[in-house]
Amino acid sequence: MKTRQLTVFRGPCAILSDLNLDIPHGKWTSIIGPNGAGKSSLLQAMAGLLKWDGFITINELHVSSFARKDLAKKIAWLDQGSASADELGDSLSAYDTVMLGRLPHQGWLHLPSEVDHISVKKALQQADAWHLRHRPLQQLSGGERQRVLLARLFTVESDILLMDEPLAYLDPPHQADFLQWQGNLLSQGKTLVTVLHEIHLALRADHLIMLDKGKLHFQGSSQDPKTHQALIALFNGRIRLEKLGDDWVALPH
Ligand SMILES: Nc1ncnc2c1ncn2[C@@H]1O[C@H](COP(=O)(O)OP(=O)(O)OP(=O)(O)O)[C@@H](O)[C@H]1O
Repeated sequence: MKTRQLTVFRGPCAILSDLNLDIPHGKWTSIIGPNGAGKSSLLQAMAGLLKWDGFITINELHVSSFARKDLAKKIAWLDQGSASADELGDSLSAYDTVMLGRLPHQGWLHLPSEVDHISVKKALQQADAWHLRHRPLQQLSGGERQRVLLARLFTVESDILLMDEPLAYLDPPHQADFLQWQGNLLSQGKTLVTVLHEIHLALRADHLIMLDKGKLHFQGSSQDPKTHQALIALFNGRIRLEKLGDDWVALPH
């Protein structure tokens, strides 16, 4: 996925401008930056949920050349804070919530097929949420709901997964599970894009995009020392990076 001269609008205001981003195919890219930098707005624009100008391409094809339904199958999106939102009503069960992820695969007014049911079961099991399937979404804890919404994301079976703060509400074991899910998805050739505030986890991604005040600050490999320097500068020298085993950790400075 690429953007060229991308400007993103909220109402009349340009929130992001002149973004030329290269999101490597089949890799994990993390978007990081201070509060209000425009990370969620970027993800929403890529998901087709905000007005934008410029170019967004997938495999060199402009996104506007895709039929709406094809694009819905190609890109799945997890909203920031959706675990706390009241968007889906009181009574929808976890199972039916996840089934919504299958809509791009279903015909108008068609009942879910056997394939849809198999996909929902697999996604709920993968997200460790199968035991929650009969519970209304509203009655689940934040972390339980987040796992159901991650299952909904998985069940779209899209090539590109856009995730805004996917670790929100997840306890450490489920954060570790999340890393394993990322590995599984990458081994299937998926392109993953996450907005993360947890810098040590963002550094597990292959590629980092840093935003600041609606502009690109830096993009590069997460292992590259230049990327690390840019990251420290992004947070005004208020973090330092240390290697712990194979991983990098960010400490307040
Ligand atoms: N609904 C809205 N209407 C107008 N401006 C908005 C709206 N939502 C966000 N903004 C503004 O757009 C800018 C980018 O917001 P965005 O949510 O994309 O930032 P972010 O980097 O994801 O921030 P955070 O880390 O705090 O989640 C901010 O200045 C924010 O105040």
